[in-house]
Amino acid sequence: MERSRRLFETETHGGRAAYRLHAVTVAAGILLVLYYRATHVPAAGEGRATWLGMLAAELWYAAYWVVTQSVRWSPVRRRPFIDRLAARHGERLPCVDIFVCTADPYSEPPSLVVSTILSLMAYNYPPEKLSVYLSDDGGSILTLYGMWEASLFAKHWLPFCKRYNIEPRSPAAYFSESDGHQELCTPKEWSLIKDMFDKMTERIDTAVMSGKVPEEIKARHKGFYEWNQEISSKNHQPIVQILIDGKDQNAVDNEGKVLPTLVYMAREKRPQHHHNFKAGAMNALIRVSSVISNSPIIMNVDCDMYSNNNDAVRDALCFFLDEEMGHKIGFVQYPQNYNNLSKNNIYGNSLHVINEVEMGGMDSLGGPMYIGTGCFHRREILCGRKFTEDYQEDWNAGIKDKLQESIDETEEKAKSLAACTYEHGTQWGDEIGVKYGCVVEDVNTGFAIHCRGWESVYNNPKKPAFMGVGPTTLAQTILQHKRWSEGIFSIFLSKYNVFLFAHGKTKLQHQMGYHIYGLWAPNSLATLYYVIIPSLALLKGTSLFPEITSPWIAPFVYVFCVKNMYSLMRHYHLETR
Ligand SMILES: O=c1ccn([C@@H]2O[C@H](COP(=O)(O)OP(=O)(O)O[C@H]3O[C@H](CO)[C@@H](O)[C@H](O)[C@H]3O)[C@@H](O)[C@H]2O)c(=O)[nH]1
Ligand SMILES: [Mn+2]
Repeated sequence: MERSRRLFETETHGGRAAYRLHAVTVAAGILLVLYYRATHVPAAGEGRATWLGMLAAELWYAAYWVVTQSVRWSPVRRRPFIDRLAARHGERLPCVDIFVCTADPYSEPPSLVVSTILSLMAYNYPPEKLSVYLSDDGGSILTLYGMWEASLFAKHWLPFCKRYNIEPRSPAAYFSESDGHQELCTPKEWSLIKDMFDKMTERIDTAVMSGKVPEEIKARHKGFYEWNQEISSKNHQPIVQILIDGKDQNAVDNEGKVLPTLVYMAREKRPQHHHNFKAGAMNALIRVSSVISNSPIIMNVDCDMYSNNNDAVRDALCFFLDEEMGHKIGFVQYPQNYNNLSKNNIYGNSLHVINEVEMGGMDSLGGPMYIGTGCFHRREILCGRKFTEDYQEDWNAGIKDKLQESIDETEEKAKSLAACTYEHGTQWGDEIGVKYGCVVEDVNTGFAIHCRGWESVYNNPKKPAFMGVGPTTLAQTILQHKRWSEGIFSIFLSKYNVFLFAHGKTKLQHQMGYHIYGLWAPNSLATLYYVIIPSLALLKGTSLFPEITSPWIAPFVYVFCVKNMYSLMRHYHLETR
């Protein structure tokens, strides 16, 4: 009986019939608008070109609206059951490698990275099966210093988290949310750990401010001697430091329990070699981790995204280990949530529409996109494997033989894999690993995975699994949107154009879902035309819309009001959820 119960459930949203009815009437309205536009073209010389421009803009909107319906037609929501996972697998769970990327100790301060790292190390998961890797594209001794401090503080922080089952497990987030959990433990114990954390943060911030690590600390770890006068962030040898070796019997916390493996990596950077940004870092991490832990599951987050739910790893495994569907699932994506936005954020940076509407819709069509953070992949699919029905994952992979080799040997091997020239003449960045040459490398990579036959799953639990730092100012918002629109539009124009490349490989509706974003950038042309031209025409005394007394005004008003009212209602519903 127990075996036949699924590890996750797929629910459809309520109110689908109402939505579809509304969509059908809007479609009718759009058709009437187009019909009016096409049958009332003015004579040549009386503003025909302007009129046809309006027709073109409206045709574009109509097509774009149809594209957006793909994800709105039958969205789903997934619900994993970790109790069933526990009943069936106990602690016999696969090893998981966690990749964190950071790029600059000044814009992404090491003290922030440290809290993220600690939150990930503190997952409710067998620590001997967890390995956390930090890629530092800033190649900074300050970030290594932060990591070294984290490896020491973890010995106190992890037992504290587990003993009192606290949440969130990012110490920065935890201490800023709670001003004394005396009901959990004695005030003395609480203050002690808080004090320890504050002092560590202060030491790290002081080091960052002064730009160097104190000599007496340098003497305590060999890793610091990798840095000398000549090293800069753009020109340095590969650095790999295993700060906590999970295979080492002595790597235990202050209660004697095993600690997760913790690794610092700064891949080699040379001015004459292109580094391919985050995608390059991810690929180096895939290789470096393969000689250290080689876990079959890889999770990745940006350094500003801490874990907010200590069961997120187990939740994700409910999908991969599900007996009916699991073998088809290539990756499990969580939404990108931010903890620094207020309710009054006027730029829509909370990504409500993407997170709550569109990703769930993509999930019903073949799976959400890979958005670069908060995602769990099978290692094999990141390395290019095609989906086949008979593929059997080796869930025991990754547990390395304890006596195999020394830490130094492993580090040397790992360094050679993080060298600039390693990828020359290989398929890395193309068929293997995260794709290069695109600003939104993640979307392109996820798309290739879908084309290789895999599905993905979107898990959006009520309690967010990850919390990051979102843009708050207009300048930051514009920069991010420009990057996303430009990046995705460039995929549209490239040989990976979703309609062409995925033709026959994925469902048409799924391809349409991708185009919601692929067409963001050209949408602006129709919008500019539509907001500027009719106003200019009014100055000249001609109206580009029907008279208010004409029956033809009805479809225009209907489409405008109903579509926007529906969006407002959805928004209100989400805000008050
Ligand atoms: O050369 C680089 C550049 C960036 N990063 C890291 O990549 C992450 C994302 O970069 P960021 O500048 O913060 O971009 P965002 O716009 O915040 O990123 C969003 O959009 C990106 C492109 O789609 C995704 O990769 C990210 O995961 C997603 O959070 C950060 O952790 C960086 O440290 C590197 O490791 N190396
Ligand atoms: Mn970011």
